[in-house]
Amino acid sequence: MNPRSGFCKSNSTFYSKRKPISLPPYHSLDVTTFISSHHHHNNDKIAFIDASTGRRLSFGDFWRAVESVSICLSDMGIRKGHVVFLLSPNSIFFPIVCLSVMSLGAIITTANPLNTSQEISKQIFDSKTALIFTIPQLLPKLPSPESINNVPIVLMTTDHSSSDHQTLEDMMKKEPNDQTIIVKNRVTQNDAATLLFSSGTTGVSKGVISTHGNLIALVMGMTGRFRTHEKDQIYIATVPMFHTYGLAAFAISLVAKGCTVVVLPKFDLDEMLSAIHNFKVTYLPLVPPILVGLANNADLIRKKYDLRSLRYVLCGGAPLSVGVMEEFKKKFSEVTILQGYALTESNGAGASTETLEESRRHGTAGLITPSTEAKIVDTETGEALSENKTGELWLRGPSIMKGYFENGEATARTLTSDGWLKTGDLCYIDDDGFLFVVDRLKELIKYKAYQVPPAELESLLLTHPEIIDAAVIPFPDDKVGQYPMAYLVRRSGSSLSDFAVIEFVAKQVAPYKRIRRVAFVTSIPKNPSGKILRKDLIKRATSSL
Ligand SMILES: CC(C)(COP(=O)(O)OP(=O)(O)OC[C@H]1O[C@@H](n2cnc3c(N)ncnc32)[C@H](O)[C@@H]1OP(=O)(O)O)[C@@H](O)C(=O)NCCC(=O)NCCSC(=O)/C=C/c1ccc(O)cc1
Repeated sequence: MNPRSGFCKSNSTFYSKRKPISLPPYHSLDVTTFISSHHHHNNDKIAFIDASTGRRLSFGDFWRAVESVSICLSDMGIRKGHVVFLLSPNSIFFPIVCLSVMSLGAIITTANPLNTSQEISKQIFDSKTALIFTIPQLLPKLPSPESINNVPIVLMTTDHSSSDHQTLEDMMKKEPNDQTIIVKNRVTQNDAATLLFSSGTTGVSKGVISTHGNLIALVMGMTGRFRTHEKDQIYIATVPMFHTYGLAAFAISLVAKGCTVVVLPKFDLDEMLSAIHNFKVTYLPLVPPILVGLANNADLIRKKYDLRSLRYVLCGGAPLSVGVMEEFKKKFSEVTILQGYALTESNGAGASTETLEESRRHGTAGLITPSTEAKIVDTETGEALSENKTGELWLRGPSIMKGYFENGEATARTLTSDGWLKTGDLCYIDDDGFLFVVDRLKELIKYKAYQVPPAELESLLLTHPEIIDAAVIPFPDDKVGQYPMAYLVRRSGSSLSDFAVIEFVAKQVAPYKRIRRVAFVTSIPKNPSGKILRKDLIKRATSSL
């Protein structure tokens, strides 16, 4: 093996240069037990602060709440393998629900509260949800109780008068006593723990099954990325916990490391900056659009807020342009930008920069994460390539998902029989082992770092009586990254307008999935087997920019 790049010639594999993690050897172990025993927590230390109300939960409060909620869930009949749906914006209660559910071997599934009723109902049906946690404001988005077999609903609210549903606050008050029995089936590291949705490399959104073992590996691999070894670090949760990035960071890893997290219910630039100022936040995980917002308004921000506490921002979720990074560095020279690259399917595995020195390497996503192997595979020949050559990135390691939920075909397309995850990203690894993401092979649009699968919008467009063919592509934009653009073939004689198309889609999808640009064409370019030639359309759309 070449110690400089990590590349091993004999099997064409890149090995991580980071210190390997040592995983717990016990087969019977759930992630909640692992996290609760991972550190000798100081019970009085603050685990979570609600930035809007100032409410604080100490680690003692937190673990008592997890135990109480687990008892209540067990009393309600929740068992290993049941799916529990959590539909909520960020809150200090989000991690409590996740860890309680997983402690029983039940599986947590999440969704973006911006999703439409239709999208939410589909997830509830597809995942065979056994129980729902949500907030009162989102109740109208749920399907009627009869249509979902009266699945029990628990409200995450302090207001008891709002309805006749049970509340999380009541569950959190449950005191264990001599008669308390938690029915807990044996949970192994190989059992499913989370079911998060991702578009994968192609097609519509799919449920990603991650195991307890995957999440345990995730916790072990996160130390360097979050610099949890540095004393008195205070983190702020503004990226959503319903996606892998926020969930892995705030509901799992940082709890395990005994760190303090300030939680914002929703992203708002001013509220985020006030919270950084008020709570002396040191570490801000974010996505590129937030970095753009900070860089563009730096002078105003500096006048209004004291951000001297802030030492690190971690940028992940979507590609960060070198230009934006430079602009940010100029304006906030005392803040170190760290980069993180990972997928829902990889549970934190991918690459990261962990120091200022590493971040100085222009455009890199960082070194391969600990105990993870990488291959760069030529997309034409299937040959595994060496340093500085571009191909599809494949990853293998203890945090790679088990597969897609009830979708053997997509699983077989994405995971090889010997455990490699095909990421759908075109990358190269340089002489020093740094990963560079060059382009995306997978059919995916990233709007504000939210995934939008083109196939989902294409099939929706084809339900319009005046549209006979459709292709959806990413259109580049400085502020949001990319937005969905549609190329459409109209039925002959139709005078359907772009505005009407935009409205038609907007009514049926979450705001981040909206079509924001339309072009009419006489035919959609396809290869002989009928696959849309997206690259041609992207070239065409961007040629006039
Ligand atoms: C903070 C963002 C960037 C911006 O927020 P925003 O500007 O308030 O926009 P929203 O996204 O909340 O709202 C979207 C739209 O919905 C609208 N909206 C708002 N609330 C409403 C309403 N109640 N009704 C109806 N319309 C509404 C809102 O106006 C807006 O419309 P538009 O202006 O047309 O875009 C937000 O989009 C955001 O959090 N994005 C992050 C997504 C994210 O977490 N992605 C990560 C995926 S996972 C991944 O890639 C893994 C990476 C990873 C990396 C490193 C690691 O170590 C590990 C993992």
